[in-house]
Amino acid sequence: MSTKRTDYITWDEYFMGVAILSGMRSKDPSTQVGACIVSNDNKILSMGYNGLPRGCSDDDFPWTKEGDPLENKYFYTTHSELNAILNYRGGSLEGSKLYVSLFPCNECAKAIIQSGIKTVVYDSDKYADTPSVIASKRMFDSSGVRYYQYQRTGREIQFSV
Ligand SMILES: Nc1ccn([C@H]2C[C@H](O)[C@@H](COP(=O)(O)O)O2)c(=O)n1
Ligand SMILES: [Zn+2]
Repeated sequence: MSTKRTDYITWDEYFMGVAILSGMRSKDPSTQVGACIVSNDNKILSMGYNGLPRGCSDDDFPWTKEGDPLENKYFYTTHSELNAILNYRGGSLEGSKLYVSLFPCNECAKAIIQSGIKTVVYDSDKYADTPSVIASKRMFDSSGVRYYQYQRTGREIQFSV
């Protein structure tokens, strides 16, 4: 009888991998963010990435970071976490877990809290010093949303079969 594989990926590697893969769909030239929402029993409930709302063409709206607010991306992009929450079609997200490749902003933090997500696993925290992320952490701390950084394993994931 053969023994089972032991080098299979962990749940965290799996779900963060799915989140990062989802972010690869983003058209944002500077930052691609992906999110994956998971149930208590490790079932994927929803996914999302940062992009424009439905009906707003990727080719007609700006992707720049600077200049006139009406001519840069920030007023128009929906963040990956909000997209993952809004993409969910199954009812309640109460008690679920969010994997996201970048720490949530304050607006997404509010949506995360209100939707009942209880744990946030993030990869990058590159905007940790911004008021937005500081506010997110304050709200998470106050409302009992647990968050921790994904521990990279260094494992390379290959897609060949
Ligand atoms: N937690 C986050 C933070 C940001 N995003 C999106 C919003 C923009 O499309 C992009 C950030 O652009 P940058 O200012 O780094 O050029 O990432 C998100 O989806 N989730
Ligand atoms: Zn956000």
